[in-house]
Amino acid sequence: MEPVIFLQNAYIYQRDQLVLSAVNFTIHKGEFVYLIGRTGSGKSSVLQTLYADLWLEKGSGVVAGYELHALKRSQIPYLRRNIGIVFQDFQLLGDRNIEKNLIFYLKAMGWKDKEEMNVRINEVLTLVNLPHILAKMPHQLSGGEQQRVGIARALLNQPQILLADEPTGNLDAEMSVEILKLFMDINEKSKTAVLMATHDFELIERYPRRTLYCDKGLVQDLSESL
Ligand SMILES: Nc1ncnc2c1ncn2[C@@H]1O[C@H](COP(=O)(O)OP(=O)(O)OP(=O)(O)O)[C@@H](O)[C@H]1O
Repeated sequence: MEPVIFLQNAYIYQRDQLVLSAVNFTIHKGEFVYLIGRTGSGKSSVLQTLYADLWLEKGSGVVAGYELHALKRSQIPYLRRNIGIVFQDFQLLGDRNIEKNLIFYLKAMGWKDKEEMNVRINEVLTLVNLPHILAKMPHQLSGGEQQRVGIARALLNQPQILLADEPTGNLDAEMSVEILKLFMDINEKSKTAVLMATHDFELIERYPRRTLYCDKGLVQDLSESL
């Protein structure tokens, strides 16, 4: 199986502060993996490194074919076109409706043809079970619906992997389960890999999958220690 993420002896820093040392893990195409750990343990920092918001200053890494240790600033948009990023706070543009939100992202990724954009927007909204909300403003949607749009947006460019940073962090328990099931459904149907950071240990116990654990400055693959 081909790796979509590969980190080898990676040292992850926030400014001058070393957050995680000697990180090693590989995620293959189509895998579903949790990234867990307490608040401040470094989950977001791992994801930020993978989408090149933080430079990988020591060690090596490859994401969707791009070498993080040799990445040029000009390559960052191209790397991000191959990954989908989902945030805890949804990060929809509040001043425009859902259709315009999605068009904005497609244009930013280089899409031009209006008809192709419409087709893709309808496809991703169907994938997240929200086919009739094009004209709605973000504030007219529930938190769970806004996160579904966030996932639809992340899927627009058919990424090899979804990186999700506490995607259920702003949702109640019931909605969290729905969103998790949606990630699992997308993962199974479209074989998009998923790396989901969470500190919701209850959710992980109910729906166990391969788990990477950030603790005391290290990342441990819990499935290897079983
Ligand atoms: N922008 C920043 N500048 C400086 N230090 C930061 C920054 N962001 C995070 N840190 C520090 O890096 C460490 C790891 O934080 P990180 O956000 O990666 O953890 P986390 O596990 O994702 O926590 P949370 O669940 O609260 O988001 C913490 O000590 C934090 O204070």
